[in-house]
Amino acid sequence: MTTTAHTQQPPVLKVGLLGAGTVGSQVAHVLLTRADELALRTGVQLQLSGIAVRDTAAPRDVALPAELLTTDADAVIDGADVVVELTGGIDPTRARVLRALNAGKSVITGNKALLAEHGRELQDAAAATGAQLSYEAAVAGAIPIVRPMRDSLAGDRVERFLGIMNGTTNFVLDQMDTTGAAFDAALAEAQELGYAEADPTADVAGHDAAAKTAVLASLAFHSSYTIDDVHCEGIRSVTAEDMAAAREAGYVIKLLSVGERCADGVNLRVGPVMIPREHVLGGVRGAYNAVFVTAAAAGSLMFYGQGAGGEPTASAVLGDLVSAARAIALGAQGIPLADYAALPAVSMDEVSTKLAVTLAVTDRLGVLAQLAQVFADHGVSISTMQQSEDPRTTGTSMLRLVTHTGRHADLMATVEALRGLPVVRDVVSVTPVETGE
Ligand SMILES: NC(=O)C1=CN([C@@H]2O[C@H](COP(=O)(O)OP(=O)(O)OC[C@H]3O[C@@H](n4cnc5c(N)ncnc54)[C@H](O)[C@@H]3O)[C@@H](O)[C@H]2O)C=CC1
Ligand SMILES: N[C@@H](CC=O)C(=O)O
Ligand code: NA
Repeated sequence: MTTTAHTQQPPVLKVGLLGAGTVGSQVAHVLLTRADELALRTGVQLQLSGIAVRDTAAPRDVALPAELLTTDADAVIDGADVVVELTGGIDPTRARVLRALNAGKSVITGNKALLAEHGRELQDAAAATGAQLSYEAAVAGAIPIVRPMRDSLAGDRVERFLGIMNGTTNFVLDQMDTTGAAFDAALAEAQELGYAEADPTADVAGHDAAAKTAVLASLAFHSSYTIDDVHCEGIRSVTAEDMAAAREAGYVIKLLSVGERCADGVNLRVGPVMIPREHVLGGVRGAYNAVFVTAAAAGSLMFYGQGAGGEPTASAVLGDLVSAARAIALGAQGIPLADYAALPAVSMDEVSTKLAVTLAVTDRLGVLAQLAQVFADHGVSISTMQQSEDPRTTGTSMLRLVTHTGRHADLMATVEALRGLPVVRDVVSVTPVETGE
């Protein structure tokens, strides 16, 4: 940081920006148009000193000064006091973030994919030089959840979080649910609106939500998790029929992220689940996100807001930047990750879940007794059952069963045994049910 000759001028903090896409261009816009206002808040003049992009001539949402644009990311890092990383991806981003942190330069990033794979390495690099590593934008976009989890709840014991933490998939599922839109059309719209990752497979397959789950769980449970610790399923298998059946039963299907303490550690999972429509998470629409946290003393807390998109995400990035600038001005060091608890991530098998299972079965006498026997053999009980004609084939019935809560491994073994029965023509869908209690 450089102090200007005139003592009345605030010291200048040079900000190097990596990436000027959906989010980066909005961050640049604020830095270029509201720097004086931010100086009044931080006591530091934030000066955009360089912007690294892949193609300096590419069209952008926001006009950026040509003299700041370069393809030389290392030069931007070396010429800055603090670095904002909004390129995404693992390589070469990891090396660039390390270059900054190793030089003692604080880094603000929205890159959950990087954090969920190399978070520990980056945290160590930051701790070694006292730099700050800030990533509010990496989990649930604009919603303040990283800092509340790290700071506000630091004196409590987080038991569980349930979150809708991917805007793209929530948008797609919501469109399918409310307008009957086709999956691919809804996804294309989410991409158009700037919600999706550069490769939207990361959203659809649940990887983006899984990365966020690992990042948030590391803070919630004072342990270091990677994306490999998260059991992950995407939304590709969710059909219009599943949505309609859920609606009929008073539920809605959402891609849910769960982090919860269990007997031998913590279970982390992401997948499509049925949530009661009246639950607060059931009412989260469009690209909005929400995180429902349960802590021992605080009880239930709800965090809600825009989980994706250029401007909302830029808000979280700028919040981190202002905070980093204040800390730098005060000579403060970064806050290291407290992962002393080292709680292991346990597999799905021992977790208590509840399943909604749709079966296409031969429509004849004695079928229900056969199914009931399979459930009994596995010690799994049925909570509700509905039967209707299978519109696809004559002589076949559709059975929609909801189990009581049971050990996940037992529930899945029951489904496999049902699949093996000659009277079961098809296991149409298997969706966990989350009551949110
Ligand atoms: N779009 C969103 O709603 C949100 C995005 N994020 C995260 O923010 C980051 C940026 O996301 P978007 O702005 O949506 O991405 P984007 O794809 O719109 O923009 C990426 C920018 O980085 C540049 N870039 C990519 N690779 C580069 C390289 N190797 N060298 C130099 N420049 C390179 C591109 O030219 C482009 O300017 C990602 O990590 C993403 O996961 C986080 C929260 C929400
Ligand atoms: N692709 C992500 C962007 C924000 O993290 C999402 O859809 O949530
Ligand atoms: Na956030």
